Amino acid sequence: MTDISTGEAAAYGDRDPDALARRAGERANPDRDQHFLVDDRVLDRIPGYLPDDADASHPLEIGGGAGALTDRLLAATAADGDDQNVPGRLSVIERDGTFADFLREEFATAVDDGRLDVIQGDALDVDLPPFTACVANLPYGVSSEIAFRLLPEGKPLVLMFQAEFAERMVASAGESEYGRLSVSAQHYAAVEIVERVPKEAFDPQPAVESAVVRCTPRDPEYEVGDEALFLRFVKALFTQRRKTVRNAIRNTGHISGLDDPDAVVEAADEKLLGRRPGTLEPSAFAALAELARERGAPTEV
Ligand SMILES: C[S@@+](CC[C@H](N)C(=O)[O-])C[C@H]1O[C@@H](n2cnc3c(N)ncnc32)[C@H](O)[C@@H]1O
Repeated sequence: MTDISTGEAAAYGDRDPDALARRAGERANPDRDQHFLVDDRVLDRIPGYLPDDADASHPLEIGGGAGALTDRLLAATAADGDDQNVPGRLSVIERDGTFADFLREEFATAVDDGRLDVIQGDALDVDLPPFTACVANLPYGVSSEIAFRLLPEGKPLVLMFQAEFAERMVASAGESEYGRLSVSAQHYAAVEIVERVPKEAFDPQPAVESAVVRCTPRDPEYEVGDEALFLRFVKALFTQRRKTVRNAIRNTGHISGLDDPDAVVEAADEKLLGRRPGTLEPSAFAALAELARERGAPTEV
């Protein structure tokens, strides 16, 4: 039987988001990137967006808030890796001390059982705990920084973003949303929007629509000898997206870190040089970045 006052005995996955927020005793504050999910149907679906073969034995949640998604993740956290009799474990990072304390109280049984670990801190600074996948309704003010902290870890991710950001992540060459974000994210993972979420699903409502993105780690279809140079090169070229690739390479040596951008232009395929950065497939950026590595004498940046 559920104890309505604390929710402590409620089965995981059943907690009412509005009741959680009331028990937490503090209202979500949009100035602190706090927009809590209050639509049960969305909350129930999110853990199921992990890829079928994902190891769900130790998910990480970033920004637990009042725990509506934490509750669903505790319900969904699979038996631990090799030993199917050992329940899985969830780690949550939450910056706000009031909500971090509340999560420990609300889910005290899971904490005592060693199934839940609440880390109070800034997700951009804290050491990440070991995790097998990450599922989170991210704080939008730092969603890009958090995503690019997680993507190189090579784990499946299911993350809520502002819809416009999500569209840029998944865009393909030639589309208007295609840019540095698309190439950089798709360098690490296959990226897809799995659900669009209206403002009404949150309290307080954010200014814009949201979308849930699934990132399934995989190797890219190209090889790069210097990943940092590749990512800098992509960043540099997209600062000049209306120029030809030829001019973009020449104008951005200070960003890509090339001593001799002209040497790259001289060695590159004429057809590529005449195109605009927004039409180049990731593999074409990789081919140019390889030339840059060989001919452009990259300096330390
Ligand atoms: C969009 S809310 C999501 C809350 C809850 N998971 C939900 O879905 O209702 C984002 C949460 O991230 C927390 N947060 C904001 N910035 C953070 C940061 N830099 N590191 C960790 N948590 C942060 C906020 O306090 C808030 O609880």
